Amino acid sequence: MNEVSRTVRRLVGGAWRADRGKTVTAFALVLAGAASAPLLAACLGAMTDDLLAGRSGAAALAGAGVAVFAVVSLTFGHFAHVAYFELSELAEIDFDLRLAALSNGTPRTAHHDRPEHADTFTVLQRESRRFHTGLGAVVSAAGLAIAMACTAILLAGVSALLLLLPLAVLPPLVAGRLADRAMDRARQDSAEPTRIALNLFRLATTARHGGELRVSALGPELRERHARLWGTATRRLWRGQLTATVIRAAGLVTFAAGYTGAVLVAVRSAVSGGASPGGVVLVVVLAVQVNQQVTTAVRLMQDLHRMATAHRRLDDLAAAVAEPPAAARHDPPDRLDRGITLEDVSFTYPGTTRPVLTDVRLTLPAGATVAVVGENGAGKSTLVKLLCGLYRPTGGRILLDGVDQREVAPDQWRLRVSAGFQDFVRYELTLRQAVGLGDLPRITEDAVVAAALERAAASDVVPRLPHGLCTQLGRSYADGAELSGGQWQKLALGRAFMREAPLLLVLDEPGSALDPEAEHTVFERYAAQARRIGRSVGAITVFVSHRLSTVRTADVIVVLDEGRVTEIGDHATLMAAGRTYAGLFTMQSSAYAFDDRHPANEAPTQPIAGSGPGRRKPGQG
Ligand SMILES: Nc1ncnc2c1ncn2[C@@H]1O[C@H](COP(=O)(O)OP(=O)(O)OP(=O)(O)O)[C@@H](O)[C@H]1O
Repeated sequence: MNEVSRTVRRLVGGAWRADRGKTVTAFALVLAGAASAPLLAACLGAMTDDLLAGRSGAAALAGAGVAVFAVVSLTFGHFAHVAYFELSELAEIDFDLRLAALSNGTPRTAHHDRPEHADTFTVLQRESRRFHTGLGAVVSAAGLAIAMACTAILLAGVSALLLLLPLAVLPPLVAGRLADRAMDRARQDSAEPTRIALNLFRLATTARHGGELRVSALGPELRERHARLWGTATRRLWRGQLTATVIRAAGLVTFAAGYTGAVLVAVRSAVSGGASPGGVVLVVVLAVQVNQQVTTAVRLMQDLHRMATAHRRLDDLAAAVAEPPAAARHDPPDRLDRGITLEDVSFTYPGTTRPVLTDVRLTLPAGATVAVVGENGAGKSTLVKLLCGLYRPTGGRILLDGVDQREVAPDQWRLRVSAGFQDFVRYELTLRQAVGLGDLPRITEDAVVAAALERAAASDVVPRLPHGLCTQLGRSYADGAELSGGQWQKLALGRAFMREAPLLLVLDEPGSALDPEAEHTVFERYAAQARRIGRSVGAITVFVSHRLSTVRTADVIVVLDEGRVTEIGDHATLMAAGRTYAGLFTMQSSAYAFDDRHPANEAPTQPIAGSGPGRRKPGQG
């Protein structure tokens, strides 16, 4: 009950703060409309008695009262809706914003990896769509309380026994609560198959996956899995619905017995002369209204309880994803003098048991360009995410010029980080905004955006678009320009280059959608920028790539194997050591025949398999 009253306070408080006049008007209209229904019954009873007694004038007056109250009860609710509908939408938006803030406003991303949190997010996304009815439910509940009070007074006037009739409200209310819980359990049980089915649906309906799905002939399998999961979710929901309906019906049957008893009490009272015939009419009409009131009360309680549960879940989720404040807070250093040191860093993703990184001991010197290489799944992206502060190491520590990264607020640290991730976002905004987002305060500065594109070797994208920087991107817009995968990635790199003096520059496989030459140019420019700011602020560049010819100019090359650092050094040192790196490099250079002295002259995307279409094939020199 506490949860419900907290939710009511939240909804009314929000409406009051948004528009007092509309809030008061809505309540006044609903209260007047609600009170008019029992008053209509009272006029009807009086009119019956006046007619039977031959008091035509009084009967006409009572009849007019019936007409007025009928109009008021039928229309005021609609006028009230006009007053509160906009305020109700605000409640939905408010909930959505809180949910979005929890999802992406937290300093780290670990909560996205926990399936139980993912399920709660799914349930809450669905529940948030109901919040626009929240204020309406509160207003109606207030009207209902007035209607019930008027009804109770009028019934007591006929027979005190009839005051027991509202007691018959209790079983349906309790039943409604139990039914609600049953439905809530069913919704939680169906959340996982629903989430997976929605993912499959998105996969099956997103245009950019169409080609691969067709070539792999995955369409039927996807549809079959989607239907199966959807079927499972629907069956669970249906079972919950059935249980809830049976419980609710049991509650309403109890009320029906009370209703019958009330009518019998009124008839007995009239027969014994205790009540007038108008009193019997009054009870018959009011008892029907009590029935409606109970049904509405149960529905409103369900709505309010469901919203209260959603709020509670949101609060629980907020508490679960909240991080304990760090023992001491430092600002990120203004510049790096020593560099970033990883001391025995280990990491296991939340909800899993297998360590992805184990005892990583590494120094990334200030101003250095560092390349991280290794096979798929070796832990390269994970290492990069730890450096960006998206996750905390589960063992060991990361020192930023000697300061433990945990003692630096992650969002402050990230203001000094520039990153281009492997799974970059395709922002369907104007080109200027899609790039400018990399440094929000300067998003509108064309010169800055153009310079960032230049640094990312992405300037060539602009003249190919009809309105240059003003071009709307994305297929969601009728006039939106669709880009190739490589062009989208170039814009993502442009975003990464928006900040001019980051302490850490990260590029996680920029070559996934770029041609080899473009990747190499990006790396060169990245390295040039790194050297420039490396000199001024000691910035470190971290570059993840499978193309060894690209990474070999890095000052430090780190080889990861199953989450462990197996080799560290520059290209010459690692080649001289003759271990994994040297083997891979030799294999790539012979498979793709790139010139050892001219790193750009090569092509492979995959390191060893040799299946990528090289610009220069073996035998081509
Ligand atoms: N969010 C996650 N939750 C659980 N495990 C994860 C998660 N992300 C990655 N992993 C696991 O961690 C391991 C390392 O993944 P990571 O993405 O760091 O590898 P990588 O070296 O960057 O691989 P690739 O070259 O394919 O990009 C993999 O086994 C992967 O399955």
